Amino acid sequence: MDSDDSFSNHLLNGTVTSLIERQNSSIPSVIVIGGGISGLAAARILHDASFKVILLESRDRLGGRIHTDYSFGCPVDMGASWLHGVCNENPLAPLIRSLGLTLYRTSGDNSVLYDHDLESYMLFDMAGHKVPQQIVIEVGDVFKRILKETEKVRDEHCNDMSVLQAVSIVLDRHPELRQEGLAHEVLQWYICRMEAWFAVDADMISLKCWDQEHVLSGGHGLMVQGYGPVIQALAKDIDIRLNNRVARISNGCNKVMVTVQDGMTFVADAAIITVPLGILKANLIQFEPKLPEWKVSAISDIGVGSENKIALRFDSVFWPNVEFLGIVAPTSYACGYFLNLHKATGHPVLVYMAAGRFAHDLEKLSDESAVNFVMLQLKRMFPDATKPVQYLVSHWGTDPNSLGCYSYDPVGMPEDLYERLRAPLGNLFFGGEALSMENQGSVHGAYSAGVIAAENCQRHLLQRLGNLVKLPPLSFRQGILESTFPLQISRM
Ligand SMILES: Cc1cc2nc3c(=O)[nH]c(=O)nc-3n(C[C@H](O)[C@H](O)[C@H](O)COP(=O)(O)OP(=O)(O)OC[C@H]3O[C@@H](n4cnc5c(N)ncnc54)[C@H](O)[C@@H]3O)c2cc1C
Repeated sequence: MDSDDSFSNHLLNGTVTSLIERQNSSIPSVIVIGGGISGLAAARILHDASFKVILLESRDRLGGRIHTDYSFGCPVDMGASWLHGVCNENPLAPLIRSLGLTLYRTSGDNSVLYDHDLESYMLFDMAGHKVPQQIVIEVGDVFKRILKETEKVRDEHCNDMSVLQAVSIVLDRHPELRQEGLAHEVLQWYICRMEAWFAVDADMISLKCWDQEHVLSGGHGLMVQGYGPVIQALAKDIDIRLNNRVARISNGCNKVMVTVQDGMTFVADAAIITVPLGILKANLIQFEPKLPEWKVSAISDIGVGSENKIALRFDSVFWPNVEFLGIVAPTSYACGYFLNLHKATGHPVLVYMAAGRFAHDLEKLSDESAVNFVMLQLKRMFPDATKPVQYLVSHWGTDPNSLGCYSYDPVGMPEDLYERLRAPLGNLFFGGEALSMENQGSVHGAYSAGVIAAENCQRHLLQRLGNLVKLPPLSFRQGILESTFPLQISRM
């Protein structure tokens, strides 16, 4: 991948800075930090505009919170797996189309609560008894009514509060909406599903913000071949340095100096930072000069949630042919669900998904204990369940390259938060999913944030270095945009 050796030679370290300037004065250079979809999108734009680009990635792989694992002999996404918004307006649609990737639509609904159709769910209680579908549908309607009532609570209060607090106010006002016994457990399961979207518990979801997201049309589609091919395509021909953990960024004198953990320094006209918010919150990168207080407070004010997956491969399929198997329980914390990859991909794989505090607590267990816990649940539902032949467990919360799964709007979020997060600092630009106010926590949001950061950086450099000879743009992205293939969708 280290293809453009001329740039490598010129940007090796501070000692050759003057050489770079003499030899390449007409070509702006940019360092992109982070090789997730946001960083790759930014690098792609600048590379295609004939800028000198180098991408520094701390892991030994690209993709960040997109991670398609192939060790089961089939693609399994341990990070993002859905395209939220299966439509041509999705900024990723042209690339997915041109790669001929297939989407399996789990829901045609555009709401954040129903990314999976209820028809393809089978719910069980903790003892393994099947929940009648009628109860699932009825409680679903009650849940919608409760949420509708929370809008009134929102209108009555100037200050923000959590969704859970609002739900409890609604239930005090409308005792008829309270659910008992199994119906209560199903209501908890709906709350668990809502928590999964935001990756935090309902007592931390902002009433003011939860339904303000601009969800694209077309519903929600699983990437049948995984997200991996998208990452590979974006990375083509870019000078990428894996295993380069950025430790320090110095910004001054119209140059940015980026130092990686082993001490090597890279110098360029500008840099785009796309590392996860968890990394910035934990101060794992030192900034010189220090980040201003307004930026630091924006980073600390936005929330980062937890989500983890446990993927299990079996010899054969012992579960029914539905997309989801859910477990209802007296609290949303104890509810859970499995995605049946067999239905979408034909491979005998179940993926258990946990979010919020439960996902956080799962990371305290060994992988083996986490799998045993999940298998206990499966055994209750299906006493004949066999042992998995292989398993994978994610640790997004403790992984030092992510420190969380994705961002969410916390209760009482300041209104100018996104503006402050996005604002550049001289030659430093910011990307990453957390900056996408309309589609935070999503792959397409992260992609767009990278594109915007690159375009702003490009404009800034072209203005600053006004006498540039702009080289003709390369054709990669144009080819994609012009592609006329339709999106390939199964289960319409
Ligand atoms: C379990 C899970 C499920 C998800 N499901 C979905 C889904 O179904 N659909 C959807 O749209 N979205 C989903 N998401 C969210 C989506 O994955 C993210 O929003 C998106 O991938 C973030 O991309 P990014 O480029 O902003 O960040 P990242 O992908 O995290 O990229 C940042 C990169 O920076 C690197 N890095 C960190 N520190 C340093 C350093 N010091 N120096 C250099 N590099 C560094 C990291 O290794 C990483 O590669 C999910 C996320 C998770 C965790």
